Amino acid sequence: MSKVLVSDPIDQAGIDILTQVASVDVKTGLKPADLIEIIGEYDALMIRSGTRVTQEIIEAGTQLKIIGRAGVGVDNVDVPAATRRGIVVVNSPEGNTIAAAEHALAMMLSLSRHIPDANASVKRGEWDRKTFVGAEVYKKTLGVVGLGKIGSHVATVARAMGMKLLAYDPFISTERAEQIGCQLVDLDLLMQQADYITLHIPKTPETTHLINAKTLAKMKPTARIINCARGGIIDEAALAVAIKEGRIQGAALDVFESEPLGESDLRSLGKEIILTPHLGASTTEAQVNVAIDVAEQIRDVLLGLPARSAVNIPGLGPDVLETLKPYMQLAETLGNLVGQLAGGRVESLNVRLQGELATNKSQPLVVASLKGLLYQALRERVNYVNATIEAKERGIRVIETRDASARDYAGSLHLEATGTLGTHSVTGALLGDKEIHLTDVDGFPINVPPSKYMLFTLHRDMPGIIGKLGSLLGSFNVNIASMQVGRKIVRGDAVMALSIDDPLPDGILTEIVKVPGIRDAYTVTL
Ligand SMILES: NC(=O)c1ccc[n+]([C@@H]2O[C@H](COP(=O)([O-])OP(=O)(O)OC[C@H]3O[C@@H](n4cnc5c(N)ncnc54)[C@H](O)[C@@H]3O)[C@@H](O)[C@H]2O)c1
Ligand SMILES: O=C(O)CC[C@@H](O)C(=O)O
Repeated sequence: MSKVLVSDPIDQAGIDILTQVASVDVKTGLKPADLIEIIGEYDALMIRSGTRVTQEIIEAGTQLKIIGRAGVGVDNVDVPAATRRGIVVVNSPEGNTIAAAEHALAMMLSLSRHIPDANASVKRGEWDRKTFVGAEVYKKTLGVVGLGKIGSHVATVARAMGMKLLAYDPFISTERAEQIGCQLVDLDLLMQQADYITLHIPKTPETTHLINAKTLAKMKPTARIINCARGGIIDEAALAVAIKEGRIQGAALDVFESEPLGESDLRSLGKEIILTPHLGASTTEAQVNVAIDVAEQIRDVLLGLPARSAVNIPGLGPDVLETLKPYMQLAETLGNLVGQLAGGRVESLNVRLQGELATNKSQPLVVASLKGLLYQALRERVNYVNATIEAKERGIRVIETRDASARDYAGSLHLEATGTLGTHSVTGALLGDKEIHLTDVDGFPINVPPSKYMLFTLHRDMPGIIGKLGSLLGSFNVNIASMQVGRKIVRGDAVMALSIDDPLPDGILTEIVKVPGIRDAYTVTL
């Protein structure tokens, strides 16, 4: 039975799903050294933001197949290190969207009305109504930095509260921004004009200290800034100075450069700053959502199924997965087959996506083809995660083409591998939406389902050749399950595809090519 380690507090709903397929250990608060010591026993690791999954931990996790982050940000996981090791990293991209957006809105209103300090004052026994005079957000301008899932929801609610909306997001279209009611502007203008600025971007090298002394200097002295995205997007030292010197009105932070927040000038500021301990996702609803979402993906991967929100498998989102799932096995089978036909070292693989597969969304089929191609060399060590890197490291050039006009089947896949021993091609499609059929080998039309053991011959189409091959196989005690000839013209070149019940005995291929008319023979195990 598989073993899963849960190293941060996760809702029980997630644990219940994991226990359907694995034995689950919940060990929270582990020190990195303790985690390194035990991680080698586990097939999966489930975390929130508390565990830092470093390269060292990943390397010690020799059995790890999947790391599940119950939340959005995977910046606490060394994703490149996991990818190199073929470990799937999954997250829950939407489970806590509403929770994080509502936290940002709560921060904005709390800042405006000094709610935390007013509350603390009443609890101290005071009744001070002068100190806590606030400001309305109605008709004020909100600048949203990052108009993705959380930013859009914040904008939608803020609009309903009567706020004017500016947004900065270089990766979204003006039309999309307008749909949400935002005017798309550059960061400078947003910093200068907004009364409230809220950050909803990932932390990347480009966004680290995006908000610094220089950008803070552009804000109105009455403006406030909110960060419920990631610590480090704001330069905390510069922010503390800007608030202390009254150059901006205030800030609300849920996330910090280093968590938990240690010694910091931010702590000494008064009612102009609100600090919460990374609570954006901390609602009962969000914790159930992310726990279920990620636990289901861990369960699926442990059962050998693809994950719907893998961050290191290109393009395998839930919508894409639904359509492509049946074709993934086809792509792997064809990759494995063409690799064996090509033999030797493959130098290039041309993947042609045909018919309804000729869309950008079919890119995962290229990865699946590579996984199949590399299977003979790497066996279980190759997967959807590392197939592209492994191919690149082996110098395999991958060419992806599309042909929407190919209409023999709803969708079909054509693979051509060129290697040190020559070029071979295979085409396949699905019959009845799920049964894999080979429809072409080396340009000769056939129609056979692949089987575990197969023999392909390239021969001259002439009387008696099938009989001779049958007798030869019989003399080696090889039982033929099915046989089909593909040819373009009568008595021209042809391909024979045979499904056989057992692996071919050693030495038989040299005998097969001695049969008059047979030029080449290839044995394949799928
Ligand atoms: N505080 C919490 O507990 C909490 C909870 C959930 C998410 N988050 C964080 O909130 C942030 C947003 O999450 P999301 O789900 O909305 O992500 P998302 O991917 O849906 O949206 C991010 C947006 O940022 C934009 N973006 C990327 N780089 C940018 C840049 N340099 N400048 C401007 N825009 C840029 C993208 O185009 C995208 O539209 C993430 O950092 C996530 O980790 C925090
Ligand atoms: O696990 C948490 O509570 C934080 C999650 C949040 O930061 C996220 O990126 O999803």
